[in-house]
Amino acid sequence: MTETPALPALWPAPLAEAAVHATVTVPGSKSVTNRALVLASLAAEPGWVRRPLRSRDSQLMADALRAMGVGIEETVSSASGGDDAGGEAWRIIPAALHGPATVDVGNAGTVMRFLPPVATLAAGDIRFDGDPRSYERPLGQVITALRTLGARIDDDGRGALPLTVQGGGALEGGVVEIDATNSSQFVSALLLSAPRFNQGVEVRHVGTNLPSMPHIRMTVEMLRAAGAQVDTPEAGGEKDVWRVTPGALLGRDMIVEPDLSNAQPFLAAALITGGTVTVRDWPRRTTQPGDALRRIFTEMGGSCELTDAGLVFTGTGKIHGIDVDLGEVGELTPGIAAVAALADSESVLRGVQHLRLHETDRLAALTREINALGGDVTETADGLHIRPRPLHGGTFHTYDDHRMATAGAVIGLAVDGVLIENVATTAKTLPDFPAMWAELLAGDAAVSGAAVTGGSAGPGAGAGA
Ligand SMILES: O=C(O)C1=C[C@@H](OP(=O)(O)O)[C@@H](O)[C@H](O)C1
Ligand SMILES: C=C(OP(=O)(O)O)C(=O)O
Repeated sequence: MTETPALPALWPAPLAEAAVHATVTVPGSKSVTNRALVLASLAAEPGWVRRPLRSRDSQLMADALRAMGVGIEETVSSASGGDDAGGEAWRIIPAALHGPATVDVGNAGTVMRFLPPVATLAAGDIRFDGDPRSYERPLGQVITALRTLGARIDDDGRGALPLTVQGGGALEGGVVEIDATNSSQFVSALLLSAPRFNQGVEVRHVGTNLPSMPHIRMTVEMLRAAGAQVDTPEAGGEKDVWRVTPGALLGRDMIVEPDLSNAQPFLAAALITGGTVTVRDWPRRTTQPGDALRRIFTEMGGSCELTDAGLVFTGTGKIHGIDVDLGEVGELTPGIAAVAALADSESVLRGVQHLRLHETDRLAALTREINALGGDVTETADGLHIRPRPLHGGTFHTYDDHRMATAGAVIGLAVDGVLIENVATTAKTLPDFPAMWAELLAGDAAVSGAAVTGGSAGPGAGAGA
């Protein structure tokens, strides 16, 4: 990470005076990095996580795994295996997991959901605590499921943090029903640790709705890349049922893809200003939900081409409204809402009722903040109805939500005088955002997050030897 100068409490979002033209290097994916760290920590041998995201969420994940005994050495490596994989690399050295330990989850969904199952494999007590918002984000389905699978957990009965997993050094595992309507992370959490459960796991989702399917596919593909056997509905299995067979995980060499959801504001800048932004190393095949931006932002008025240089995205400055179900790609909603507020027609964003349980209630926050700038947004039962209006400057509150901050910056491209309150909250997944955004607007041809990226990657992470 570069040294970031102190950021003002109210950060003036730069107005775009001209069309932006830039090539952007986006740091690694949060979702891939945090899965890779868990899988490598549970492996039977050391492995590598290359080009990891270095941000608050990934640092919390690494620190938590270290607290349970895992060795994580942060190194800068030379290229390995002839695929230009040099750069920052974390060497993961698995160990017998143990307590007592305390895990700070911050407000990271991946840490608060993925690690309690890991903690059941530790010998000793692992206490989980986090930011005030972590006490409100749902976890009850994971707690109950782990108890069904044999775990002992002390909590206050609210189905949320804080809690203590009384790790027994092993977990029986088996069949469990879970309602993952509120978060796909409940399913991913149980699957990721399951190769280490005595009986593996069969997870049966029994709810009406299951959001963020690409993130479950990411979990499955990364498990398989680490040597696990996983049966899925897509592979001819029963609907909403996943099965993981017990077995050793391999120490792999995983290359983290750029975070396509964090590429969103930069693509939006091209769309809004009628410029061209190339996002380097856009994977040709990926499970990241951000890949859907190629389709969504094209429908909203841009055009794109996947080239050897990356994704080349061009806007005309004309933005169209959209009627779209974002249930599979919920984390893109704040950025799409920001663009929709500047469009030439109305938008309806559907299928994202679970966003009320994210970093903040994103449906309420987007409605309040866009309307405070003169917009006309209403909440629906499952999303937002956005009627574009001429907007004016003012304070855009972020509620400790990184994607609220980047959404406000996107609006600020076209609206003079937008002040983002606590832009530093972008450190959750993109600590370099304010500097990258300033570079983009200063007309720099090459905009880069501090993390080194480049080279090819597979379904989320490339797996080598
Ligand atoms: O598994 C993951 O890495 C994620 C899953 C999604 O969570 P939900 O299913 O709770 O939306 C997504 O929104 C979040 O940013 C990351
Ligand atoms: C919902 C998000 O994060 P989390 O991993 O904390 O759930 C997000 O990044 O948009």
